[in-house]
Amino acid sequence: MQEPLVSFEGVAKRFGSYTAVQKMDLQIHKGEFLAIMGSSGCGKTTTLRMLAGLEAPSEGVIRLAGKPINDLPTWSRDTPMVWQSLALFPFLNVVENVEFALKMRGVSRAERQRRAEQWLERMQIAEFAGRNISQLSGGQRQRVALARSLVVEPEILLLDEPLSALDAALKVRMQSVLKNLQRETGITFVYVTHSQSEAFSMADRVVIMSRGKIEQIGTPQEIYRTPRTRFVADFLGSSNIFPGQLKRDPHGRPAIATASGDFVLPPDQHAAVGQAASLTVLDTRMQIHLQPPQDAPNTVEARMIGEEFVGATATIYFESGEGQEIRVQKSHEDLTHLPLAVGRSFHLSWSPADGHLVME
Ligand SMILES: Nc1ncnc2c1ncn2[C@@H]1O[C@H](COP(=O)(O)OP(=O)(O)OP(=O)(O)O)[C@@H](O)[C@H]1O
Repeated sequence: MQEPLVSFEGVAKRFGSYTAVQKMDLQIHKGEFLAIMGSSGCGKTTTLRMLAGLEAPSEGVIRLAGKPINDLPTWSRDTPMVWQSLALFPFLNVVENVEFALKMRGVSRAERQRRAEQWLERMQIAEFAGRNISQLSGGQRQRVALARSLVVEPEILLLDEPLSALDAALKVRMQSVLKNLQRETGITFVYVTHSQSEAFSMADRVVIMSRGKIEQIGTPQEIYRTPRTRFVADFLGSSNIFPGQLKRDPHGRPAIATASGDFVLPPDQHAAVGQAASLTVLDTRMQIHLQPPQDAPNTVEARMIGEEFVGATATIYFESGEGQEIRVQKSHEDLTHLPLAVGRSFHLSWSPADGHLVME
């Protein structure tokens, strides 16, 4: 396996007695799009700042292409790294903003112009080259900021919530701009965000942080399908979570006793009987029936309490007799045969193979 481009080895950051980042190990590979995701204050930006050399780790080593960089300022590193910032210079026009970093690096005027033009074209903002920054829309500014970062051809681009100021439609458009750009250039992107849709739609791998700690690292699909901890399952909000205690059912199959009933688990569970754990089931994996289904080992009777529509899918909310909320997501097509009505009782089921166990 190739040596990672970046590695955090037992890296922690404390501000006085407060631990912003707990001892973490993380490897970032050349050419990957890595998203660091978590709620406010979880330590995402501090992690990025340590990588950028803006903050020194209190403990551990950060390596870049194998070399420790803890005390090495950005400008004396061999691997060029750029912090993407939306703060454009208001006194320079678009092309001057893009050329600025090249000028600082002593690149000749002709070469500066050539490279700036190339990036303005690429970001589809060439027509605004002579405009003042104040005459641009949010999306156009974001493109200028990207061109300005990329014109120096960094090996790593660090982005901290770059889309947070944009409206929803523009955000989605910029996500595909960023993703395509990253793929085409092969530049390693380290992207901090609190938004699941941004992280999951663009990143090759996602790091989920909570209270200064890495909860899980994986591809979006891995994290979505097999959250490692209860925190991750809760945070993603796409799974129904049944806390309980592990047991064996009368047939000797691995099962879990929960407030909503006993449920059969996937067969490959080796966790000890008696242990506390939670069963998670993706809301897209649940079935809705009018009558108790035959031969379904996992069923819950629940009353419909509401519904929500997003595009072609609907999320139906239920509550079991024990007060557990259960969500089911289906396409409108799948629901046409069901007489859905708030207050009505249904039977919900899922296959044992669709259950996933997380330890507390
Ligand atoms: N210079 C500092 N001095 C003291 N505490 C700090 C400093 N910088 C960050 N912190 C604290 O460290 C914790 C992590 O901050 P960080 O900025 O990394 O969070 P974040 O996950 O990026 O959050 P947000 O999404 O709100 O930007 C926070 O509780 C913050 O208050």
